[in-house]
Amino acid sequence: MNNAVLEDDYADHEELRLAALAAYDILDTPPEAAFDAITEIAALICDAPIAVINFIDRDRQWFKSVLGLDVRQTPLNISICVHAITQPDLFIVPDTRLDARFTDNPLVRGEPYLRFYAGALLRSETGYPIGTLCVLDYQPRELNEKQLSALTALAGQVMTQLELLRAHSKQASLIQELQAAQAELLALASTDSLSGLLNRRAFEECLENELLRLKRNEQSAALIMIDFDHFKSINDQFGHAAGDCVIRNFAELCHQVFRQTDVISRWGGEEFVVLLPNTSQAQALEAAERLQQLLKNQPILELKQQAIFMTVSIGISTLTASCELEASLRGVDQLLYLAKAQGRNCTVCA
Ligand SMILES: Nc1nc2c(ncn2[C@@H]2O[C@H](COP(=O)(O)OP(=O)(O)OP(=O)(O)O)[C@@H](O)[C@H]2O)c(=O)[nH]1
Repeated sequence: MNNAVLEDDYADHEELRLAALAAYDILDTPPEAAFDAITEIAALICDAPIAVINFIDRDRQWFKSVLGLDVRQTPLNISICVHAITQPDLFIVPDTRLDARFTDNPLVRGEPYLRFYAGALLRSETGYPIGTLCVLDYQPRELNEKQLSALTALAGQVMTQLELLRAHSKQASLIQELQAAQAELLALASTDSLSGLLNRRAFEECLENELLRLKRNEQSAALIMIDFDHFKSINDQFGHAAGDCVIRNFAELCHQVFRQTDVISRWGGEEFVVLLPNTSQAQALEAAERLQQLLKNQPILELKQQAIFMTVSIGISTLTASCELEASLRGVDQLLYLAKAQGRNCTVCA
């Protein structure tokens, strides 16, 4: 194999290794007690003044936990760990001054005068070397068998901790997605798709809550039922799609007329119900008149050939502490029926 092929292979492997490291999302995160406990135990067991959990990034080694040194990262060209990640499991340098790879290293020649290094590999779930758990000393020395086994076992603990963090953050983002999907479903289930207003089921829930509230605080509210007049003739004359536009435009108009705290719903076909909390009959009548005035002054739909005007009939009832849901809805429906009977384009209150 020629050198160019070997270099390409190395570059590919390095990119995959960096991707494996990136998948843990650990770089530049704050110190964490679980990792600090591991470096502390490693230093104690190996009787070493320095212990580090580090990850080998593209051009730096970054310390997740560091005991005995006052740095968070160093460039790769002075890193001893960068050699450790090319070894199968453990990398031991008994005396850095006797090892040609490190005699000129500024951390060996100068502060902090590192003489001994023992690093256990941190291997990703997919098998890539991503960093080390290492202990260092200012004296040349060795580790005994038990210390070496302990260092390897602790490196395993670092990886277990990393996997736990990753699973936890995956779980958290899944929960977030699930909550967003649930909220979307809930909104869909309570919305009328044509008008974007609340549907009948969602409105009934709001009304039920309002009636409970009225029983507690003795206030009053108003219920308005609105029905388009002769809507069938709009459909017949201009087509069903135009009728749909009228429904959408009417929903817009309702947003202009009613307060944000009022609950507007499409009750069915061309019938709408609005709940006006904390509202007197006179105030509800004013809102109904505003709506009828707007419909009188502006077309509900403008087609190329003509402007379409529409009128509505309205029933208004007052809700008090003694009102029940079904009776309230029946009552306001009857008032609307009276408005229709009185010739349409009018409001009947009770
Ligand atoms: N375009 C459209 N039309 C609808 C929709 N839902 C109901 N309609 C129509 O609404 C019309 C209701 O007709 P009617 O019950 O006779 O009421 P109206 O013509 O408004 O007459 P009055 O209520 O008596 O004034 C029918 O033509 C329905 O097809 C809808 O979602 N889109």
